[in-house]
Amino acid sequence: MATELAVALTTEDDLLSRQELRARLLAVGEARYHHRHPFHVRMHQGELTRGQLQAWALNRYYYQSRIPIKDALLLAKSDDPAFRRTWRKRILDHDGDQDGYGGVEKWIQLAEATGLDRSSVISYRGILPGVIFAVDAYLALVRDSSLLVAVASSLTELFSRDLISLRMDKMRLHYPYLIPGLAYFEGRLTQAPEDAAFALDYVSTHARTAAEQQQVIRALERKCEILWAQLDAIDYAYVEPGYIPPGCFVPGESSSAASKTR
Ligand SMILES: O=C(O)c1cc(C(=O)O)c2c(n1)C(=O)C(=O)c1cc(C(=O)O)[nH]c1-2
Repeated sequence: MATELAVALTTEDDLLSRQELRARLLAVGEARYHHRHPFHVRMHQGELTRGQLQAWALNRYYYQSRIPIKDALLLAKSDDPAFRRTWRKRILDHDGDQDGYGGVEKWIQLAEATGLDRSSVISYRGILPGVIFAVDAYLALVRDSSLLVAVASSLTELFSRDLISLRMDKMRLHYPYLIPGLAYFEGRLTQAPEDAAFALDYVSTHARTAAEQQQVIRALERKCEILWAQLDAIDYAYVEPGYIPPGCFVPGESSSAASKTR
């Protein structure tokens, strides 16, 4: 029987094989990952202004900056040195092993390519409340859950490579001024699949009961909701209807952004 059909016939009480669990997780991503979000669709169609891309880069900086903190919370849950050795690579990927290197720094360079000042990005000023709540919910999920659920919540990375690869193509095509800032995404093309493969193997091995497998699936759904909610907040403030909450970033108001806003 084809795996998809077998999966369709299982219930929440059934213990899934590794292949069935994988198929379930892939189905969650296909249906719920943020590649389907209208803001990303607009981005890929070349419909976003420079100001909207600035708002996206500024707000996503909050997510990027929290990822190594999230991974440190997760590391602290494991008493297995081999696990910690593998997982700590993620913190290095984002923080670098010295000042001026790493993914967080590269994200700042992407934000600069949109025309934002480094100082305004790293100040965390002007981030949307919806983005703060969503990102903080990711940290809370990892902090307050089992190691299994925390690892499972990173499984959106199973889907990020394809999205990032498409995004890079579309940015080169529609927003060539971003090309100097694409190094962040270049790095993720290899890091994300490696990280996702490890996390998938971990949850497949450690979710030993049907209930634990359901927790893994639910964690991935929850993470998809967290990513979606960030883009909802950005879309609402900067695209439709365009209500920017008080105190949040206004395109064109920052000194270097003003001259470059389309
Ligand atoms: O640009 C994206 O669409 C995207 C998505 C995701 C993701 O799926 O969670 C991550 C990233 N980027 C990313 O850059 C990143 O470092 C990252 C870490 C994690 C995680 O959950 O540990 N997800 C993601």
